[in-house]
Amino acid sequence: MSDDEADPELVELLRQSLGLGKKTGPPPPADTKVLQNARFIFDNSIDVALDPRGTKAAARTIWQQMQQKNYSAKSWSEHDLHPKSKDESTVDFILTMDLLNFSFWSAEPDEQKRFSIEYRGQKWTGYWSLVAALQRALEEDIPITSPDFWLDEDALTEDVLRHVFRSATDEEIPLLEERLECLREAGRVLDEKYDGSFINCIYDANQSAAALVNLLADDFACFRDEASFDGRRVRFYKRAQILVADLWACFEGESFGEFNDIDKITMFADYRIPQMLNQLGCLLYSPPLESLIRRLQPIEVGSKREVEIRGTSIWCIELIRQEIERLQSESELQSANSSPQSEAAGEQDKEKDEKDTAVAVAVLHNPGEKPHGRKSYINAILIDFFLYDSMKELERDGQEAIPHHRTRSIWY
Ligand SMILES: Nc1nc2c(c(CN[C@H]3C=C[C@H](O)[C@@H]3O)cn2[C@@H]2O[C@H](COP(=O)(O)O)[C@@H](O)[C@H]2O)c(=O)[nH]1
Repeated sequence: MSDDEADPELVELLRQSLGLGKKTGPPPPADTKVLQNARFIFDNSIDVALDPRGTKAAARTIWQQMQQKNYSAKSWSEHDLHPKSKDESTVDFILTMDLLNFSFWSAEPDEQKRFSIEYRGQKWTGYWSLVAALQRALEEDIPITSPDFWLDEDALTEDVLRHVFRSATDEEIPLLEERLECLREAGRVLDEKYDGSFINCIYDANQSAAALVNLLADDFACFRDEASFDGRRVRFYKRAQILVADLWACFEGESFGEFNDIDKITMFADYRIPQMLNQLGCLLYSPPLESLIRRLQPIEVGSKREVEIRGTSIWCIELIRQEIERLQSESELQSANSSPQSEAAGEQDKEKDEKDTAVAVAVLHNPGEKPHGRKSYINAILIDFFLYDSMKELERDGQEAIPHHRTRSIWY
């Protein structure tokens, strides 16, 4: 090396110290790690397994029924109790709802004595009791969706919250104190970091669903839904994910519900979907675990069996989603090839078929893209919502084949 040439190692050290040559540009896409953790749990589960044939068959049934019902993000707003206005008040409502969206099940054997909310002349239970209680409070001019109210210990006392959730029976809503603490904590974090408004969290996530989930889990302890499994930390983030999903569905992918990576949201690991997946013949419990569930025995939060139920359910919905993706592409390819034009395929028609095929293949490889002109756009969120609503119909008609598992926790 001649004298006037600089030593390359020295140059590299200098460049690194000056931060030169570092790849700038957009940050790497956010990821919640929930799906890969679910795969890890599924691969290492002992008491919970999946039946491949049952899962494949269920995927076809679910796909057909979702098409028949024209199931889409619009279905969210068609529920009587869900808020209808597409504005900030609905964003606040959804945040409040998903801060408290957990553990409604009652251990009371007599159905008539179980906690329920009377609203609009009906008795609501489960998730709908939460939505009814919030709607009723707003109609009574209690600002239950306002973070300032959550912070004000003189205005929002435990007794005021007890009044908001007053039951039509003698049984109180489960975990009332924990619900109050969720609101208090959210009020504090929003006040300290987001100028008192959840809208600023949505802006900070910059239209990334995964980034918003991670922001919620990082900044709000009551959304940090994680567990330890086989020596590893695993994430579920159920209420953080369903909050993003509720925004996306309510606003139909626009405005406060616009996310460019919504397909990174997984199924929400609650206590209803595992029950439905078992009823559909997808999710299998070991005999000891099934016996615990059928005898309504408590399954401890964070226990190996509880984590296996939650993780395997998430993975099962992913397999169902992949199978539905395959069925959709197959059906699009068939219709593209058997369309009337294809019989009299002239040059221009051949181009159209090639374009249709290209679209179908492209969607297959880019499921995250919003497929142009696809008849029914399906992702894990819509499959999950559909299964939850289907399970509630079965429960209403007394057709539950197995009880849901009993875990008392603020996570779901
Ligand atoms: N995975 C999943 N879990 C869901 C829901 C919903 C309601 N979502 C609405 C929004 C769109 C849909 O169309 C639904 O109409 C509540 N839950 C959870 O279930 C439990 C309540 O059960 P039960 O006590 O029986 O009501 C509790 O952990 C609650 O957090 C869902 O969709 N998916």
